[in-house]
Amino acid sequence: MSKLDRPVVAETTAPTGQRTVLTQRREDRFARVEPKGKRVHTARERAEMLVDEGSFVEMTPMRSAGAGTGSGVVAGWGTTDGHSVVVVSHDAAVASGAIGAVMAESIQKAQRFAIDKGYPIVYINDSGGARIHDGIFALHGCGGIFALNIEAQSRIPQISLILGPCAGAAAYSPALTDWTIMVKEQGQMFLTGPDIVKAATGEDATAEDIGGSALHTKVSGVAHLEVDSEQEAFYATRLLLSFLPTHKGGAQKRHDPVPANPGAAAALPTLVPEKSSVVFDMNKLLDGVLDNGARLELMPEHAPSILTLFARLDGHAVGVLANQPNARGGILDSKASVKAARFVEFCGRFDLPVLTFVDVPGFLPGTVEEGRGVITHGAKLLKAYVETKSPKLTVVVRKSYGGAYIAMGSASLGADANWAWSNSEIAVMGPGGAVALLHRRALKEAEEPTVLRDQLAAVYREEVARPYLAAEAGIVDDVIHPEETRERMVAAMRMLTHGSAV
Ligand SMILES: CC(=O)SCCNC(=O)CCNC(=O)[C@H](O)C(C)(C)COP(=O)(O)OP(=O)(O)OC[C@H]1O[C@@H](n2cnc3c(N)ncnc32)[C@H](O)[C@@H]1OP(=O)(O)O
Repeated sequence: MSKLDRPVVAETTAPTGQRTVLTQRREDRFARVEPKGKRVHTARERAEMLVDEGSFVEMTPMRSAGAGTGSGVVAGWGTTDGHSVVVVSHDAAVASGAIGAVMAESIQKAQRFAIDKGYPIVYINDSGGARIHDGIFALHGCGGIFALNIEAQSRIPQISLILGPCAGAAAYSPALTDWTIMVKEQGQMFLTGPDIVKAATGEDATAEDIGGSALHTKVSGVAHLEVDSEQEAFYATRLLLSFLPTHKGGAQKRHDPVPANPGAAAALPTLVPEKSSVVFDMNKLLDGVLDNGARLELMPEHAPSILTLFARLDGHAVGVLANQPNARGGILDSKASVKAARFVEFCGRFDLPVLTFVDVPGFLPGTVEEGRGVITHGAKLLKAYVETKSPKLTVVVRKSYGGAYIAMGSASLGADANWAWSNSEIAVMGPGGAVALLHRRALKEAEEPTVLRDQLAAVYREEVARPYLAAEAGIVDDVIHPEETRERMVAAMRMLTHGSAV
């Protein structure tokens, strides 16, 4: 079973009929890289494979940069699961897909169309960046693409696929879009390619070293999903689009409600270990609450202490943010904060409800994290929650301490509804740290400091950290049992989305 845990979409058959010089050139180009066993489809075939069969319509197919080479890009529209989408597909057969003046103009025309008409846009990237021959005209064209990427951010979802080496401008444009999907050992993103790196710095590095999917989906966070093939990239894009409205303010895609997985729901009351240092898999908890159906986790291998995924609750598409105790105890650090903030901000931009599941020990302390600017990055998460005006539902399932309590969708940041499980703890810090700080002298003088520490920690749990105090203060709406979580969230969602109509 592949990573996306789904059937692979059937490959669309290659276009038949009379071949033009242009398609012949493209096939020649791809035949050159075929020995890798990858990248065997032309730009137009890729666009056709992404959308519903037979739905692709190319805009300005005769547009040419001269000498019968085409414009270097196939741009057009089609549908995915019946919903319209605009597609831009770089033609690597023409100068490695490098973006010249004419190609930039064609891309911008598609972007303008998508923004003005309110349709998502998918960029299939396979390009050597700005076309060297076109000089300033190439740079001006690339800048125009970036400007429209930025304009689009507040209007339509933008998804980038990386299906070949993408240099310079072909890497910046994806960075300005919402989600980037890379094909393993086939797609790369870098500012300059290996030859130029060697010339400029003397560094010997392959395209994979500088910008492969492993680097960008695990370390840098520049890309958000790594898949094994072009077909998987198209499948993941369609799945992603299935959770999103076509444009800001557009209708949410509602499905029939499906109950949570019955086995997982039955296991909820005993899933979370009582001892806060014992780990568990947050995915199992989500299985017991969310609709039992399609999900898409983004950035699964980058900052895995936080989970970000699209799923459904009561048939509504929702964004889910959750600490993952199985990965570094579910801690927040700089990377996890940026990942979480980006996700919440995206959900807010497209009116997707945000469900937050909290079991967080705090922000990771220490010189390394402070040096990375964890304060600034953590603040981004605070800002994302406050600015998100879509429904925000939060449940504390075990512990929630300090600044991390605030940052994980707390009432103070505008949660519309929030609950705590009955065995949870909410406090400025965990019992260990609090007791050590408040009772420093007594512990130093005690004959049996461990016994005293345990006693004081028990008192702290009871008098300071228990969730009933938060509920009595009206800061947490209610203390609930694990098995009540789904019904509480569903009821709140129905109220916040004005009944079943979204
Ligand atoms: C703002 C900016 O975009 S700055 C960035 C400018 N771009 C770059 O630095 C990348 C330069 N290109 C490269 O590093 C490499 O060509 C790669 C990594 C993109 C592709 O490598 P490969 O798959 O090995 O292909 P290869 O290098 O053979 O290039 C294929 C063809 O595309 C041409 N080409 C590649 N990039 C460009 C470019 N940016 N402009 C014009 N032609 C280009 C090559 O000259 C070559 O032409 P040819 O077939 O006539 O010899």
